[in-house]
Amino acid sequence: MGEQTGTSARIAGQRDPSEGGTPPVIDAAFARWLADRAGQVLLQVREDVGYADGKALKAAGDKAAHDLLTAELARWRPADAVLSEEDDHSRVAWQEGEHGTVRPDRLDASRVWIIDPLDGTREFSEEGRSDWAVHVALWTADCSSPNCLAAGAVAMPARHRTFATDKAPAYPPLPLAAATGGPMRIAASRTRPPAFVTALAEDIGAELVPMGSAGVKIAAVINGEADAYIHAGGQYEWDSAAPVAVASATGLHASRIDGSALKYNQADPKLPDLVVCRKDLAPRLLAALQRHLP
Ligand SMILES: Nc1ncnc2c1ncn2[C@@H]1O[C@H](COP(=O)(O)O)[C@@H](OP(=O)(O)O)[C@H]1O
Ligand SMILES: [Mg+2]
Repeated sequence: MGEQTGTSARIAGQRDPSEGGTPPVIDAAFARWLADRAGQVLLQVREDVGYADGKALKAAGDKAAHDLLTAELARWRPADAVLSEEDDHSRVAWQEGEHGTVRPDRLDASRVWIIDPLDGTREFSEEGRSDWAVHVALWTADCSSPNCLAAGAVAMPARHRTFATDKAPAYPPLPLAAATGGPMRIAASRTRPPAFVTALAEDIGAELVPMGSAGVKIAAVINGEADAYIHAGGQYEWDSAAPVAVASATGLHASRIDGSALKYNQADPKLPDLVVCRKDLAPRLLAALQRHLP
């Protein structure tokens, strides 16, 4: 009778569960769902493309994760604006009065998803490395949450770990080393650490822990593998929005290196420096930063 039977039959328009199914309604759980899905896609890209051509692998990963995130955001949150690393930088870097540029929609939006489809792109392209992440954050104009970040998720697919604000991780315990007077461990970029950070570490008797990805470094502070993350010299809102949302939900300190607030969904998405650390270390670190800032 032309009727489909059996488990493989699907009603027109119904989504295949292997494609992700219906996502959670709550924004923070939705952020986790999105980051996890992009993470699975990135693991698949690594498998399919291989490591022989690092540039091709980075490009394929960036594109696949960006396409998935923007498609799902358009499908499930069509009224919201998006700021993504993979967007046209000339458009997002709009400044009032600048000739020939168009004010981006996100500057008038009340909800903006700030996403970094692949943070730690370099590490993603190196076989065996797991220090790369997917960042999904939600900025809201009502500013009722710290830094106006209402939700955030950081997926670390190669570590099978996701931190998100739907289940804020516990505040990191005081590490044994610190309790017994051992050195403070400061996570820093393995390829572009701030020029002053070595002198700062020497000054306060700290140890530098190099690793890739801003998300992975902030996750290291959240889970107690590092005591602080310091970055300066260049970064964008998408590099820190999601991990800062999770760090704040956990109760950690997060600010610019001069102690001022981190601001998101600005006309210019450059956000070149930050410090994330346990609250008890913030006064000491900010004082040391004052001494070492150029
Ligand atoms: N000086 C700089 N200027 C611009 N972006 C920088 C930067 N230093 C680090 N970043 C960005 O911050 C993220 C984390 O860097 P790192 O791994 O070196 O700590 C990376 O994001 P992407 O991988 O998304 O490009 C990297 O591009
Ligand atoms: Mg990034």
